[in-house]
Amino acid sequence: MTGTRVLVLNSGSSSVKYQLLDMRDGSRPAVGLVERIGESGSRLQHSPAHGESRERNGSVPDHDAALKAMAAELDRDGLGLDSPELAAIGHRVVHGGLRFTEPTVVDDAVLAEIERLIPVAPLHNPANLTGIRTARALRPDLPQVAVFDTAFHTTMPESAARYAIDVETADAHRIRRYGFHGTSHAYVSRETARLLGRAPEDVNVIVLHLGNGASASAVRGGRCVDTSMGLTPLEGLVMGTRSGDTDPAVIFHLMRVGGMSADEIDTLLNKRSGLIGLCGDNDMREIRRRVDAGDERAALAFDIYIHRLKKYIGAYYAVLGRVDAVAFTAGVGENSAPVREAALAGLEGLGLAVDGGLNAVRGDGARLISPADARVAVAVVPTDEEMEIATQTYALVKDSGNLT
Ligand SMILES: Nc1ncnc2c1ncn2[C@@H]1O[C@H](COP(=O)(O)OP(=O)(O)O)[C@@H](O)[C@H]1O
Ligand SMILES: CC(=O)OP(=O)(O)O
Ligand SMILES: [Mg+2]
Repeated sequence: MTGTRVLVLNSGSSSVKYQLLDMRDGSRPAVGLVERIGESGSRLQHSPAHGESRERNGSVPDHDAALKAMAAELDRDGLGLDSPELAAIGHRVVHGGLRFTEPTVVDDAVLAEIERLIPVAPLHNPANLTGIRTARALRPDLPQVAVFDTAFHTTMPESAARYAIDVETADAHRIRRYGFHGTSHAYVSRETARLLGRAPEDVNVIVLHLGNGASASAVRGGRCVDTSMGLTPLEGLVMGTRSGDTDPAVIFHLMRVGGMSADEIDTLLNKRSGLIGLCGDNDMREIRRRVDAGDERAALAFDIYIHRLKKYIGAYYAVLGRVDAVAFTAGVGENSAPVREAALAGLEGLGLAVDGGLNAVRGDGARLISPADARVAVAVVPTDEEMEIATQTYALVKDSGNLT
């Protein structure tokens, strides 16, 4: 066994985030991001642990080009893909359907299954596939491991996973709730138990992953029992650009009365709705600035976001029966004190409260923000999907003897 490093790729619809992690000590020799792939003014940002960060602007036409640009930057730091220290490449794959409940070493059959799932993850799975194919072409001898966003949610009971629509139709088209962001929900629920000094099996947690995409989950004793995203990452909470829950009849209405096509409505609900559709901004920092300046549209957008969040907290409280902790994570959850305060305001009757002083403190690690005598712990727990993917990837290649 030689290599101890894992390269993690998180390919989104128009970006690739990457991190090189060393599993000996948890260090990150390099992290980076390629943004605006296929759009004008693409940008690559690369930060080696030892050396200056670099930024490049120019055209990156597709994901294949993005990964080659990443490989070139790693090469410049002597961290190239040909390095013998590299043990494996771990890929975030958003949709794994029902088949993939564990991290999986990629072969042709696995690639074919990820491809088959494109219709239920049209924004994400094609980018994930390109990431795997390009990485494989660059290092054919190295194990490529797929870590699925859906895997953690496969423990949901049928009562939570099924929609109440005709069973034969649903089954014929594999329509059910799969859930996403599972790597984050798994990691954060475990870290929350650790923060409380208890075993994950003994703890019930509501995890609120609030990034650009956002989802909530109810985790009982380390196993997911419900989550807010469904067949696709469109259901549930109000997000940066996605509507979350709507009456499905909105779609028929827009088709019949609004004269819109299915593709136009897909774009409307996924890219022009949520916070950006409500007020023109999807960044919570900008929205709060506008709210504080008295902007009414921003204030309404914020209120709608919070109202939906509060409904899911209440719903998952009821699903779990006993809640030990509520954990806030991802860009908004980790950084926005006003969101955390507003989401739990008025829930003292459920034993939920935020300590104003603790909530206002900015910090790096996992921390409690509930008053000392609170019945339910409220925590800010930074997510680390890359570390989780690297850990799962390394464990798999070590155990399966895939390590060269
Ligand atoms: N300091 C901050 N205060 C409030 N919101 C923030 C802050 N920093 C980041 N965010 C929010 O986090 C979002 C990005 O979250 P992130 O988890 O990185 O999303 P994704 O992984 O989906 O791209 C931004 O759109 C912004 O709304
Ligand atoms: C599944 C999903 O919504 O992912 P992201 O938040 O990265 O868009
Ligand atoms: Mg994210």
